[in-house]
Amino acid sequence: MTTATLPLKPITEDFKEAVAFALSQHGTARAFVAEAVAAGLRNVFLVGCGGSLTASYPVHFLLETRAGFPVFHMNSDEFNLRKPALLGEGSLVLVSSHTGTTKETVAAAHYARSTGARVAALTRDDDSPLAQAADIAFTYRSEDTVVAPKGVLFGQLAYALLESTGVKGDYAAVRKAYEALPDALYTAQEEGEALAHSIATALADEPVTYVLSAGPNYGAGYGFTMCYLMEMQWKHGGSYHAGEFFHGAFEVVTEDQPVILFLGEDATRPMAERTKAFLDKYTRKAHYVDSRLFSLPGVPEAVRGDITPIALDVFGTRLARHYESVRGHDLDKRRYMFQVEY
Ligand SMILES: O=P(O)(O)OC[C@H]1O[C@](O)(CO)[C@@H](O)[C@@H]1O
Repeated sequence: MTTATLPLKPITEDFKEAVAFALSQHGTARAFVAEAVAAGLRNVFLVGCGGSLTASYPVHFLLETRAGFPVFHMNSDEFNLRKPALLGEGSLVLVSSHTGTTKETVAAAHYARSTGARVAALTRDDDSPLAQAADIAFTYRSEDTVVAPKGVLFGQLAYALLESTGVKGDYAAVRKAYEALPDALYTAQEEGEALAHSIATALADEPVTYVLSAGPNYGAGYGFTMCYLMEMQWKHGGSYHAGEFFHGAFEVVTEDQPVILFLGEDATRPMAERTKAFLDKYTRKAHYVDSRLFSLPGVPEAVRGDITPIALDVFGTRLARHYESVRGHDLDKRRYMFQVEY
């Protein structure tokens, strides 16, 4: 039973600044992508580990849905060991690591470059081993605000790829939405506080929580489960795809089983709504994180679905803070990560 608590940490002080800094690299991103396309782009790889891999789910979905070139998405070590046959000249590899020191991710950048691929690092600082291993580094220069600027860096590279390869789209509307993000995502966090508090309070002592999400929002659910519930709260959790849920996982749901479902506003929303209808009926402990809660001022209605995966991911960071506060378990506490060799 939870008895200890910690003061709730506020929304990160440098939130708007870090997102704005990521946005300021738009021109560089476009120029880098234009060069890659002019040199004969064949395919794109999205590579990273943990939170840095989950951050690329939205652009994986975006590119797979709209791009005319193949896109691959994988864990850094698998990338190094799998040695994809299509990797080489004409490949653009977006490698992400917050610290820029995760060994398998740094190795992935070196490996990709050795095949003739172009490599961009998405990372905190431009002097890290990852940044040094890449052709170019896109950074956000913050230790505290990570998810939102990383989402912006990935997003603006992905939209530049779509535009420069001739895919039709309302890029002006998307850019308008991105420019609004420092304020819009800050407001979204404020709007989500009551929900985050109620979920953390309700589930603080639950032995296991399942988290469901789908489409571009899959990374938000998976990242929340693995990086926050399990890694940073030492709580048992399982993350499942909201559509796959009906093909096995739903059999463990009883009226006392907690489930958190993320719902976005992209094309896959009907899948999440089907899952919600099931949960409404079979558990009393369902919690819904629906991006419709967020007003996202300045984001044109038509492109909300492109933005809501980032908003849900950012909500996860606040939900983690509420767990930390309600449970008195510091998010920085680790048994193994960065403590032992692995
Ligand atoms: O390569 P990165 O992004 O620095 O990741 C280091 C660690 O940070 C996390 O993303 C979150 O703590 C882990 O999943 C990962 O092992």
